[in-house]
Amino acid sequence: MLKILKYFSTKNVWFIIVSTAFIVLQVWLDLKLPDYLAEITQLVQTEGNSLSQVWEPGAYMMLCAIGSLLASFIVVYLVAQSAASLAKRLRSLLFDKVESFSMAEMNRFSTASLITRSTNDITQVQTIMAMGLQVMIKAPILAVWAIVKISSKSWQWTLSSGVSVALLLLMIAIVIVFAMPKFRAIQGLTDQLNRVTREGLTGLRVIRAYNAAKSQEAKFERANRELTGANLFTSRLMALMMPVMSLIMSGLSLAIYWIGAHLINGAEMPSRLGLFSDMVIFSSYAMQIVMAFMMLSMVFFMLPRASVSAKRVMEVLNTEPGIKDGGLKPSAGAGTGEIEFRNVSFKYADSDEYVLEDISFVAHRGETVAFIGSTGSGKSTLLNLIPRFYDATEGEVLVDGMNVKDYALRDLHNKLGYVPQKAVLFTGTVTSNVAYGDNGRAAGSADDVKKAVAIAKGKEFVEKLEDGYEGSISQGGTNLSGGQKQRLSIARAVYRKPDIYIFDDSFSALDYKTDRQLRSMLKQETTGATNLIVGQRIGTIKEADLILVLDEGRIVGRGKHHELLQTCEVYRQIANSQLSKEELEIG
Ligand SMILES: Nc1ncnc2c1ncn2[C@@H]1O[C@H](COP(=O)(O)OP(=O)(O)OP(=O)(O)O)[C@@H](O)[C@H]1O
Repeated sequence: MLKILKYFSTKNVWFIIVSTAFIVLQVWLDLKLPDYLAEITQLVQTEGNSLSQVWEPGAYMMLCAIGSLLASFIVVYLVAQSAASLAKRLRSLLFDKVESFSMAEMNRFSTASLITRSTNDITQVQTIMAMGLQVMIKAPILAVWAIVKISSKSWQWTLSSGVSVALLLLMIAIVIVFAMPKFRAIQGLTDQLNRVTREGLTGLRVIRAYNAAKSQEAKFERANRELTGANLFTSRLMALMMPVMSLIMSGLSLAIYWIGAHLINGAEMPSRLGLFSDMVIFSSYAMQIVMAFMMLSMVFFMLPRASVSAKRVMEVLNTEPGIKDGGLKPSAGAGTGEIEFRNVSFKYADSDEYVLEDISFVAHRGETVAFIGSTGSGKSTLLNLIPRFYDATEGEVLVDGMNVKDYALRDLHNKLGYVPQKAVLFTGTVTSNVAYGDNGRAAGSADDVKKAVAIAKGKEFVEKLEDGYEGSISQGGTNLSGGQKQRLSIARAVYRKPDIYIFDDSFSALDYKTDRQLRSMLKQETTGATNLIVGQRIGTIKEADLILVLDEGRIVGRGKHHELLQTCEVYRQIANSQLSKEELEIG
């Protein structure tokens, strides 16, 4: 928890220092009040005094109260400001960190948990800072100062206050012991609830079509019930604390007056008045001390949850991304668009089995290299190694003669136009989705966007949209068809004018005719660029300069279409299942 304090900015540290000064002032003013109260008690109890004499200490009391109020306002303002800035900073840092994560870290934390950590967990930290910080500074100062003030009075009174404080501390300890594990569970259960909610919302159509609403509801109910249970437990603990605290406070009041009554009863007449005013002062101070500890116990109650949250935030911030930026720029004069895999093998971090084994091939500048193979044969994984979504476990992936691990990631990505298997669109317009990101060159014009959309065969449908190229795209592109999304996703890559295109099964959402037209258009417009294409359809890949047939992570055939028909059994089987006899004979 304390480690998170290092994320306070210098300005906020100054705010906290100034707040501490105002807290000291506030405590001094609060502790001055009982002195005036004692003076007034003496004045009222002593015969012959007039009411006008009470005005002066009364006015001072008023001033102290107003001063304390003002100091309190300033402290609350400064501390709230600091807590909000800390939360803002943590959110930015967390966002940047998550952006730098490779797929391995994303899989490790899970999207749902990263969302909870960036929102709920940071709010917990902010709340404890806003409420807890001033109490944690104020309570010890108030307690120590008040104890010093009353320590010279009767030992019986001091003992009764000591016992109350000890009881409060015991209660705090019990709360921490019982509540801490629950708080840890609550954050985990919030992750779980987020996950189920996300799944329920994103999979709505499938859930409805499969009449799975009931089972999905049951999953949600379970997650909701578990979270509610854990929350109820901690709330009940909190509810129990309040009456116990009141009991301790009232008990202390009673003890002070009871002890006071005995002391006054046993004292000589002249010292009785002094004892009475001492009792009034002591009672006020004792209440201040108990109040200080009560405030502390409230903070201690919130602390375990905030501490769990802080740990979860720090865990993300302290995670080093598995993919390190190589930092090197590609050397001038190096080829543009050559890709080589040298004996590459790969396995996912959470698995012992290799998904790719001993993959070697070269895609020369301007060539089209295609990958085909059964589902799960490792085609997407192979392409993912080029932009370094994952790093090869063994062997080397080279782009323009340089290992991808050595590249400054920015320079590597500037060379690539990546089109994923499932089109990803962002909330915005057609233009903002096509002219997306930065490719290290000057931003293109509106005409470039139009040209890219035309190459990707999207012109017709985009121009039919109400606002054309400024037509809005909703989150995830849900207002477009699968094929339309895929065309915009391809247009985004074309707009970048990359040296290397990576199409991860990007044409399967298109009908055969569009698929063919799009590829021939791409070929014309992107001469000189290297194309890597994963395809399910023979028609998509048969014109490639080199086709690699993958089976269970290994290359089992390589060559051109007509060669593979002769030499590769796996390829022949795929072709047999897709092409007519005539097409096969023509090759
Ligand atoms: N993040 C991951 N963690 C662990 N294993 C994974 C992960 N992603 C994929 N795999 C496994 O790696 C293997 C290859 O997957 P990959 O997605 O590369 O296949 P593919 O040939 O592209 O399949 P498809 O044609 O169905 O897209 C599969 O067995 C899959 O279960």
